[in-house]
This record gives sequence, C-alpha cells and structure tokens, in this order.
Amino acid sequence: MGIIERIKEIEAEMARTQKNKATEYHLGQLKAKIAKLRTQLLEPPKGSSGAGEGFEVTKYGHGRVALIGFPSVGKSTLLTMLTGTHSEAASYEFTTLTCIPGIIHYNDTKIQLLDLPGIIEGASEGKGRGRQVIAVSKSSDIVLMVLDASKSEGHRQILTKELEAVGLRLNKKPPQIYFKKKKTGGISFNSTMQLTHVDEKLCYQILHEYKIHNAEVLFREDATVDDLIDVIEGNRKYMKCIYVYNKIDVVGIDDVDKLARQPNSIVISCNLKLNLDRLLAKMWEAMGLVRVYTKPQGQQPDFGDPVVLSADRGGCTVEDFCNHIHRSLVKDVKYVLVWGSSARHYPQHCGLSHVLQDEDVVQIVKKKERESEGRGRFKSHTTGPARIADREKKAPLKT
Ligand SMILES: Nc1nc2c(ncn2[C@@H]2O[C@H](COP(=O)(O)OP(=O)(O)OP(=O)(O)O)[C@@H](O)[C@H]2O)c(=O)[nH]1
Ligand SMILES: [K+]
Ligand SMILES: [Mg+2]
Repeated sequence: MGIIERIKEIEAEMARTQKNKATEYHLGQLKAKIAKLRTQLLEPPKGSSGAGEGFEVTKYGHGRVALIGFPSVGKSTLLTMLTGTHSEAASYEFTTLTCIPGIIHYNDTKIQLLDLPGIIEGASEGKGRGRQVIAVSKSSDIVLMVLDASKSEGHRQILTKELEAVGLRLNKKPPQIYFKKKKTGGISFNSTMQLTHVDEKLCYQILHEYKIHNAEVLFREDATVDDLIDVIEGNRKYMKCIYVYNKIDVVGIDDVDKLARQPNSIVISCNLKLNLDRLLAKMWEAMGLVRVYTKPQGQQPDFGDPVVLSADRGGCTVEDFCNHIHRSLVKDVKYVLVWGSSARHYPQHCGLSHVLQDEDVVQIVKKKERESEGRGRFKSHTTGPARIADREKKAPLKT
C-alpha cells in the first residue's frame, strides 16, 4: 500500500471514531501516524534535487511573496498589475504552467512576487503541479492566497488544508512547548499551567509513536496534540498569509462587506483596479521589513538606499545591521548613534543588541574614532522618523 492510501485509511478510521475521553489517546496516536506519513511524503524522490524541480527561480530583492490559489482566480492578472511583468492570463484553467517572477517596488524596497500555476484539492499529495507550487510557497516569506470572491468560501478551507498537510502553518505562532530529546533519563513532562488538551499519558503515547523514550517536554501554554506533534516533527513553517478576494466587481455589496471583515483578508478587483494600493500596504505590513538608513559621519543619510532587515529572517539588532554592511564590521564598532522611533533620545547611544525599527537612521562610531557630531542634528523630539526622512530629502542639512 502506498503512503497516500495509508493516510486515507487512517483518516477514515479517525472519521469513524467518536471523539470522547476514552478515544482521546487513540485519536492522538492516529494523528501522529498521519503526521509521520506526511513527512515521508515530503521527502524528495530518490535521484531528484527537490520537490520544486522545474520551478526554481533565483531569490531577488528584500523579500519573496507567493501567489497561491485555485485556477483562474486572477493570480496572473494580479502579477501583471502589481509588477508590470507580463504573465499570461486567460479565461481557461491552468493558463500558467510554471513559476513567473515579477518585482514590486515599494517603500524603497524590492519585493519579489511569484505567480504560480493554480492548485487544486489533493495538491499536497501531488495532484497537478501541487508539490512544486507548495515547495515554492515554502521558500517565500509570506503567501497571498488569491480567492475568487464569487466562488464558495470552502475554497479557502480546502487550500488551507492542503498547505497544512505539507507543514505550512498560516497566521499562527509556533506552539510554546519546549522539547528536547535526550540520551537517557526517560521522559520528563512538565507544564507551567493547567492543561486541558494534553496530559502526561497522551504525551507519552505520542512520543512512543515516534520511538522517543528520553526527552524533556515543557508546556508553556495550553497547547493541543496537534501542536505537540508539530513541535516533535520540527519541520513546520510558520508564515503570514493574506486572503485576497479578487473579482469583487461581480459580487453584491453585502457579500463583499462580509469577506472584507474577515481577519487577514482584503477584497480587490483587478479589472476595476480596486483596492490594489491597500493590498500592497497590507502586504508590506505583513512582511515586517525594517528599513535602516545609514548616516556616514559628517554626511547626510542616504535616504534612497536603506539596509533592509527583518525580524523573522536574520533579526533587527544593531549587530544584524552591521553584519549586513560587512561581516567584519561588528568587531570595530564602539557604539552607534540612532535617530528614529526605536531611540529614546535624539540621537541615542546604542550597543550591538539594540533593536532597530523601520526608518531608523544609524551612524556607526568605530573604536578609536571620536564622535564628532550627533549633537544638534535630527534632535527634535516632536519629529517622527518618516517626517525626518521627508524633511531631509527636501532640505538636506549642510555638513
Ligand atoms: N470579473 C473579473 N475577472 C477577472 C478579474 N481578474 C482577473 N479576471 C479574469 O479571470 C480570468 C483568469 O485570470 P488569470 O489571471 O488567468 O487567473 P490565474 O489565477 O492566473 O489562472 P491559472 O493560471 O489558470 O491558474 C481571466 O479571464 C481574467 O481576465 C477581476 O477582477 N474581475
Ligand atoms: K486562467
Ligand atoms: Mg495564471
């Protein structure tokens, strides 16, 4: 029997099993069995380089966004509108057959947007180009799930299930469970609070299923069995997802209103160019990029060319900022001067661990270099960083 058939069989058994206290342990075990099989399914077939074969596109810019959706929801139309790169759009399904990259220029940053073939139910098991599409979406920083506003709401659930089946977790934080395998000592199970979903016995059974007999487990929140399995598997990817409802031009206003009120959702129309600006703003916000402007000593900051950091990838500390400029810079840094929303004073003297925020201005003061300025510039407490940037762009200070 193949892996997919075994998954189907266990799913059928779970559907047959009534959920109650007595079956809780058995159901937990079945969940772990499915998770193990799905992980096996994700392993690339022997002799291939990976599941994304034929779809490799070089990463470019400060972040990557994937367009995921059923066929003909308007993904290619949207890529063409947002990036100016043409991607064939047509009224028939599966118009797009590979990965088409485009670039969005936004807030002085470049974001790579990827158009992909439509996926369908069963994509996670390899239907259509599902596996390749999903591999590409895993390589991106956020996902735009494009949906047809005139079609069933069920599409969103189906796609979410497909993405979850391959280990993607949308708009969810990693579970607060500490888990560490050990060589000896048996299993130590602890929690910092009352647990309502998982008890010691259930945890033991799940670990047993994974043939783990020595480990430390600490629940820091009232997590579920699924959360525990996610932590043991350790290969989950936590990503932000924006639900983009396209084609609102063919839907009544009441339905549009309902869709627009859902969390992490936005309604648009490519045909009428409706709400595309707000989509970009939402996407930018979800990416959590932090632009930091470098100010060389005695010179104006370069406001056109920020160093772009991200809390999710690489971090946003002064040290991360220095590493971005040059690997060997950190050891020469005495301290830095920071202007902007992360600074309490204008400027603030900061060390390497200081966390920078979007639109901060940083001047590096190196060891054996004397600070000769910093006083009297950017000093207004009432001016926000964005406005500083604007002012500086319009009327650069003479230095
Ligand atoms: N009414 C309406 N139609 C749209 C809108 N956006 C796109 N379409 C149409 O929807 C059809 C499918 O658009 P595509 O951009 O090819 O969709 P896709 O998601 O890329 O499709 P596949 O590549 O086949 O998966 C085309 O006929 C578009 O003209 C919209 O905002 N409103
Ligand atoms: K199409
Ligand atoms: Mg397309």
